[in-house]
Amino acid sequence: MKLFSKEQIYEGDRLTTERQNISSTDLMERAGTQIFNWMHMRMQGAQVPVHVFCGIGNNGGDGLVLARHLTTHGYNVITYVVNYSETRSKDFLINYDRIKNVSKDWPKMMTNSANFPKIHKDDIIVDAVFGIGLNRPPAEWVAEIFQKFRASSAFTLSIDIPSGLYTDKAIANENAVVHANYTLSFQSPKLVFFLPETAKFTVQWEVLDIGIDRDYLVNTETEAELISKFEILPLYKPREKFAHKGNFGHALIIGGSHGKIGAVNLASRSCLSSGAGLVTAFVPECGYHSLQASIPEVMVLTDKEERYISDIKFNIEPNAIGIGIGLDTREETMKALESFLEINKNNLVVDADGINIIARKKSLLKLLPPQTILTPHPKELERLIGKWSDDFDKLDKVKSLSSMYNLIIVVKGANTVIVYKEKIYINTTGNPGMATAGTGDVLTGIITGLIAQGYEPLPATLFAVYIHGRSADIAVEDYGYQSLIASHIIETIGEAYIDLFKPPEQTTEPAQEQEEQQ
Ligand SMILES: NC(=O)C1=CN([C@@H]2O[C@H](COP(=O)(O)OP(=O)(O)OC[C@H]3O[C@@H](n4cnc5c(N)ncnc54)[C@H](OP(=O)(O)O)[C@@H]3O)[C@@H](O)[C@H]2O)[C@@H](O)CC1
Ligand SMILES: Nc1ncnc2c1ncn2[C@@H]1O[C@H](COP(=O)(O)OP(=O)(O)O)[C@@H](O)[C@H]1O
Ligand SMILES: [K+]
Repeated sequence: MKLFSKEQIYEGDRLTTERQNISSTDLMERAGTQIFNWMHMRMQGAQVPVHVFCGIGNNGGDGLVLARHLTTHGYNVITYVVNYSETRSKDFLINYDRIKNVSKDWPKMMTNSANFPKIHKDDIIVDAVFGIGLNRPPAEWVAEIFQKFRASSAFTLSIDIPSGLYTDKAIANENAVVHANYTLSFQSPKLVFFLPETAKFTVQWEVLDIGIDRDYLVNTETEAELISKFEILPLYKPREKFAHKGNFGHALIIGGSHGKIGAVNLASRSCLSSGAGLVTAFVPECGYHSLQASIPEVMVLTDKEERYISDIKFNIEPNAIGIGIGLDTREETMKALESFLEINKNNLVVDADGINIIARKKSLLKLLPPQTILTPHPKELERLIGKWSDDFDKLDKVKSLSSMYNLIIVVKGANTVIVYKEKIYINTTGNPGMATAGTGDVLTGIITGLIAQGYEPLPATLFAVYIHGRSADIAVEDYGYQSLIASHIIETIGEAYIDLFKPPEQTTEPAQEQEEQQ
């Protein structure tokens, strides 16, 4: 799913009115009516007090449309105007007039936080204060209103975006943002719903279709894309009846040091389970027996050193190499990696200590083949790009590193973000059960396995990150968040593949919905 920028949303809005020959007021009517339908379907006329807080722009206008429909349908509605500016939008004013015609109580004007109403915890708050038009920090008294929303513990439904969040930059003050239980977003979810610093402001989100021009939606390229089954399924490469193992490539996993052979075990097993035809592991001598005994399907080559890797030499011709897991960063191993990179022409996936070594010696970056994949977790990323001031700064730094060296960078986390040059892809699978040792090694194995069997580096990365998270989502149903371990994720890779072909579960709603978080 494309994540449109603020400018693209405004443009889509404008084009829609032009091409469908409707006014912006009509479009606002659609938006507010969609919100009303969503609430009406769930509330079925229940007389729970609904407090609709409207700003003075178009987000506030949406709130007024909603409040009008709720009123005419007999709901218990109290409407407020958070009067943070005298410059009201045209469609706000039109809807302000319209609501006056259906309600004997005019919206209550708020110019400070002192006259904040009593809100019971079982009431509902609708937040239509700021939408995507926020361009500077809200006034102190408006922030106080947001804090009072939170203190009430009432269910808070934000329209389009939790008020106080910007679409394209970091927030300055967490207290000046609405904490939404649910956000109903128009056209597309907003990028900030997925970034670590701002995802917490909405527990769940859903997209409402307000009939924006289809051609515009289909033909507009976005900088960010959300990756779910719909995007992944077309990347899948089916197997031919007469296929043999030689068709699916030979993957090489290089890593391990004394006490960290398990990392290579995990990566090699996941590499096999992702579908690579042959897998060889290259480890220090001490890893030989344990690997041979525990994974009979994997071939093992060893370094001349017992406890660490000192010289990466092999007599096979792999189609892809995953390197760095459990590797150690001692001088000898650093040198071995450098010598290997100087002669290597193979597709590479670099993880863990492989990244740490490159971060220490940045000149190695230019030895990486085009479209090498780096899979840093947050600490490794910091070593690579330095500290960042916020999520947007982090993405900018990752984009420039990716463009400068032609790298695919997997920024691992709750919503793993894959960056290739100027484009970013946000994964939707995975769960907090994955915050456990070795899950990253499993990902490295899957990416390497996919490239070995013929996937191009970028599709391989997207596919792998999706399947990795999906496997964990399947496994967590049996193990729960606490006892899920990396090996369980490998065991369910097969189910994750099969799941790609299952029809989506029937929901009563056509809209896209975020998986409920624990
Ligand atoms: N196609 C779609 O998606 C559709 C979108 N629709 C809806 O429109 C919403 C966007 O509306 P919007 O552009 O009027 O902006 P909104 O967020 O209401 O802000 C209002 C104004 O406040 C101002 N301002 C900014 N920051 C401020 C601050 N800190 N303190 C004080 N003032 C501040 C700033 O004006 P300025 O003062 O800078 O001139 C800004 O323009 C969108 O989220 C969705 O709900 C639907 O109706 C139809 C289809
Ligand atoms: N809360 C979370 N939600 C979803 N995925 C997570 C979460 N925490 C970690 N992960 C995923 O688990 C993996 C952890 O990788 P990493 O930190 O490298 O582990 P290790 O180094 O132990 O192998 C990454 O793919 C990351 O995206
Ligand atoms: K809002």
